[in-house]
Amino acid sequence: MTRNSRKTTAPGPGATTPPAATGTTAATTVPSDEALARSLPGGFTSEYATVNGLRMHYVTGGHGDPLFLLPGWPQTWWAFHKIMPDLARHHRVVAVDIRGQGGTDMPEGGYDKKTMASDLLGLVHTLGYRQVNLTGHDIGAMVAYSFAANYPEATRKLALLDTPPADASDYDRPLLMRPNRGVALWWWAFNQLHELPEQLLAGRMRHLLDWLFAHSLADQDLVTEQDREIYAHAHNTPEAIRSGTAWYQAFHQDIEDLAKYPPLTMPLLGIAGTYTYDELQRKLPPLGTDVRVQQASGSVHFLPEEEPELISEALLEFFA
Ligand SMILES: C[C@]12O[C@H]1[C@H](O)c1c(cc(O)c3c1C(=O)c1cccc(O)c1-3)C2=O
Repeated sequence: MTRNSRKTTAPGPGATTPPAATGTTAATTVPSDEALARSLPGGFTSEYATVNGLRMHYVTGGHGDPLFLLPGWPQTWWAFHKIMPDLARHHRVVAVDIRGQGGTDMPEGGYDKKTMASDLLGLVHTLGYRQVNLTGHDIGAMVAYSFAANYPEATRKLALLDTPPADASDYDRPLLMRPNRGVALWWWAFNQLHELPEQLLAGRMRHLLDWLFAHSLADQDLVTEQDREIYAHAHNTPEAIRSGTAWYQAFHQDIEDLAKYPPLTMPLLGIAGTYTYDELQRKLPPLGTDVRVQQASGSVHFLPEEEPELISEALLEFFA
């Protein structure tokens, strides 16, 4: 994986004025979720709902059939900000902070994806829906898959961005990759640890984020300074780091649960970046009866931010 030297460019002409700031971090100010939601075209608002005792944060806007978006590690609902306006022209978009993420509660437990899927079912019902369209990215894709497997009647169509559900083959993932075969997912092992991630990363998540983006983005400006500070701010506390690692520590339970699920019968779309395409082509077809996998050949992992036009077009076509 060639690293790209980070380009630094002053905001160009037409650059939008950053929304009002709230919390501050070392480098820049971090806007509130309310300000970020308002900054997007489509009438988005930042909302909360308490579901089974869990206070969940979500950002919603647009008109049409419901389309829920679930982000992953180490990001927040803002990971979808580039595609939400396009999607909102055809759907009622609900971008969720999952259990342990962003503005949603970070309880001690419940990070197996089946429990996290039950959180989502509670939110779906609270918002008055019985059946929804669902897209997940990264850890959010694992939650989205579990939702479809456990609540097929509540799932109209399912799209997974770059990440399949954890399965037994993950125990054989290499820690040492052959040259030009992508990066080893070393954080899958690191995030199995207790306390050390919090001790090493509290207040320092920006370094990790910059490393992840340096090994994924063809152009480092695809995720801006403010975007990075938003994610770092959301994940910098020991509590947030613990919750994020808990998503990975629950993989053992998730793998056990996966073995019990019958194939999905609703339409399932997988969209993979460069290094995950072969894996999704291998892993997704056995999980469903109506499966298609396509490649985002200009992306590595952060698809909604690396190729937003391609992703929003593919999702709008799939969920039509
Ligand atoms: C669940 C998750 O571990 C999360 C992480 O977000 C993730 C995942 C896969 C990647 O391939 C991948 C990443 C990731 O941050 C990343 C950065 C650079 C290259 C690259 O390939 C990746 C995952 O499945």
